[in-house]
Amino acid sequence: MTHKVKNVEIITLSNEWALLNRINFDFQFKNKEWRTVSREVYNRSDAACVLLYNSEKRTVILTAQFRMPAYLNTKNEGTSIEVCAGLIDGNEKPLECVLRETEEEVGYRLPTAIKIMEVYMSPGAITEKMHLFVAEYTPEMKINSGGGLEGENEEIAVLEMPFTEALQLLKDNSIRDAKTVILLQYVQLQNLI
Ligand SMILES: Nc1nc2c(ncn2[C@@H]2O[C@H](COP(=O)(O)OP(=O)(O)O[C@H]3O[C@H](CO)[C@@H](O)[C@H](O)[C@@H]3O)[C@@H](O)[C@H]2O)c(=O)[nH]1
Ligand SMILES: [Mg+2]
Repeated sequence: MTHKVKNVEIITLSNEWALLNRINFDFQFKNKEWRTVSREVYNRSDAACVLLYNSEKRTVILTAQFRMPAYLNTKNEGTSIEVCAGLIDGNEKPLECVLRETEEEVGYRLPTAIKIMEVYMSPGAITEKMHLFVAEYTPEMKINSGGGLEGENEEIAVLEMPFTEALQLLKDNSIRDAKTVILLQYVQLQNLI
C-alpha cells in the first residue's frame, strides 16, 4: 500500500543530544480527501544489536544497565536486561557497529555476526531502525571485562548465563526490552543452542 504525502514542513522543537521535530504534512485519506496532519518525531541514528550465544556451553551473554525512560515509566524497572546494542556512529556499517559495541560493552572480539532482520523500535515516534544480529562466541574471544565507556557515563553489567535461565527471565517478564525478546525467541525457534 502506498500513501500520498505532500507539503512536508519540519519545525525543530529541540536539537540537543538528539533531534525532536514537529512535522506538519498533507496526507491523503482513503476517501481521497487531503488533510493537514501534525506529528512529533524523535530522530536518532539507526542502531544495531547482537545476541551472543555459545552452542557448546549452551550459554548467552546479556547486559544489565540503568535506563531512565524505563525508570520513569515504572520505578523498579529501571534496570534493563538487554542484548549488547548501540547507536551506529557516522558512516559505520551495522555489522561494524555490532563488533565495536561487543568489545566496549561485553569485552569480546568477534570475527563476525549474522544479520537476522531490521525492525523499527517505535515507528509512531522514533525514526531509529534497529539491525538485529546473532553471533557465536567462545571464551578465547574475550579481550577485556567490558562494562561500557566510562567517559559516556555507562555502567554495564555483563551477564553470562545458561540459555535456560534467559528463557526463564523471558517467561517471568524480567526481560522487557523488545529487541532482546525477539533475539532470544529467534535463537530458540531456530534451535541455534
Ligand atoms: N550526553 C548524553 N548522552 C546520552 C543521552 N542519551 C543517551 N546518552 C548516552 O549515549 C550513549 C549511547 O550508547 P549506545 O550503546 O550507543 O546506545 P544505547 O543507549 O545502548 O542504545 C540502544 O539500546 C537502547 C535501549 O534498549 C535503545 O533504546 C536504543 O534504541 C539502542 O538500541 C550512552 O553512553 C548513553 O548514556 C543524552 O541525552 N545525553
Ligand atoms: Mg548500548
